[in-house]
Amino acid sequence: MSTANKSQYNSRVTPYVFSCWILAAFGGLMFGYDIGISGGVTGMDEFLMKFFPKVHERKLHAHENNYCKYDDEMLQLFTSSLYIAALVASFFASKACSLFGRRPTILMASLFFIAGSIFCGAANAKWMLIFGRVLFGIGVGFGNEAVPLFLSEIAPIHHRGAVNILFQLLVTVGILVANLINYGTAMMKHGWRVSLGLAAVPGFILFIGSLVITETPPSLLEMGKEMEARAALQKIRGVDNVDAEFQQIVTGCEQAKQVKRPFKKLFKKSGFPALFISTIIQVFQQFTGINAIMFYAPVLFQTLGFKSDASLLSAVITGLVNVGATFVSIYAVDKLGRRKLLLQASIQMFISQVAIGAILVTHLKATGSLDKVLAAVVVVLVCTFVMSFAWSWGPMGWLIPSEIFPIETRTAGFAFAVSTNMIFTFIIAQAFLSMLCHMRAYIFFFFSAWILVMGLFVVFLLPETKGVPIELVEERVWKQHPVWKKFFKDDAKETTD
Ligand SMILES: OC[C@H]1O[C@](O)(CO)[C@@H](O)[C@@H]1O
Repeated sequence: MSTANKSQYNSRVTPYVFSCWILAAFGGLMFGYDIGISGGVTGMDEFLMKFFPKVHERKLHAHENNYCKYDDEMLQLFTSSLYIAALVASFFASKACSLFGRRPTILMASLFFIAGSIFCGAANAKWMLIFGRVLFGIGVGFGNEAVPLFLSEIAPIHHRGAVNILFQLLVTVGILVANLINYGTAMMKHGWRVSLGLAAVPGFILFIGSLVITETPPSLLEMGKEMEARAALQKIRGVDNVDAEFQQIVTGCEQAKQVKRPFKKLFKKSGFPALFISTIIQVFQQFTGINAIMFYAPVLFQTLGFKSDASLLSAVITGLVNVGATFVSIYAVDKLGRRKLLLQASIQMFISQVAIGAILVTHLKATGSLDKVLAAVVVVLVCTFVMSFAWSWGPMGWLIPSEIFPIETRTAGFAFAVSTNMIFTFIIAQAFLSMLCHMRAYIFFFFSAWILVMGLFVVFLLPETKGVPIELVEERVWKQHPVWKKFFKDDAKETTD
């Protein structure tokens, strides 16, 4: 079936499949909500006074050392404990995805998430707060593993990029909603409880979703349920004749069944290209510096001398830009391809970061403020940065790893992508406030140097996967690439275990 192309695959987007996409993508909203909520909450006085009185004290008296007022390890742990938990959980989630399927894994994610929001919203002690964040984290680990795989596996081939990006779209919506909620609760008594507790809402929607959505055909085949797999494919494609596509998936799964230890296979020579690309793309996604802005936008804008309210508002503006630009990606990814978007964005991100760094280094006053016009220019530059991230490295970080592994190593390989995202999100979350304190505005030059490296990576090492059926990626992508084809030379000699 090496000649499979899109015309061989019958498919219509049925209302049922559309609802499956949207419901599953709520896993992204849960993740985004968490990312967005902690920055605002950590700026709220009542929250700081209750759990981090020393930081509150410093915040009240900060002037000169503005860059350092939020530099506190426990406060950073509040944000970053979630990512450590998610990192560990993603490997369990990979097992759960293979053994029980994508759907039950999504269900588990929602339950952890609801439990986490109860603990955080009701927290009376620091341990409850951190424990709640850990539960959230387990939910995120399960959701981030299962949802992108789910989306890629039920998407019609010629819309795969767009469908997969629904996950990242809802991540961005989650961040925005969280920012808006923080904006509303900032002045409220117990506002922080409302902000943290409301996370239960997307968790609950995902819970309902996981009862409604179908299991994916590859996952059903992986569990040996051939009849159900065909029926599921017919249901999601909305046509009876799904023979060509079904045969393709069956062939992929038969090969997979011969592989008893996917993690071992992943570390063989021929497993390296996909493992490398999906890991590095997540490292790079985080080294764009996006989360320095996403987590700490209100804190960052306050540091630049905006008042509390204005800072939250600026964070809402960047949140809106983030959502809007992700739509651009949905529209363009299956037309322009992955590489073009990543390259264009690397250039735009580089210019934005260098310009922000230059303005801050040369014009930030000793009091930690900027004059009005320059402050507005910085907000605009932050927006051009966020915008280009949102149509490139943001969604591609999930899309590319979900489509470059063969089925036998897909869940295991994807777990590496998820956990890498978590480790590096953690590193940035944990380190950013200290880095900001020590490197000051030079931090923007640090990130822009990374962006330069990323551009070169795309030019030389990243293959295009637009329009290639997942089952044919090895033949059509890896074995044709000038660098990566060398890893498939001794293919025949490799055993299948
Ligand atoms: O939209 C920005 C968000 O997207 C992610 O990179 C996930 O893909 C997050 O780490 C970040 O906060």
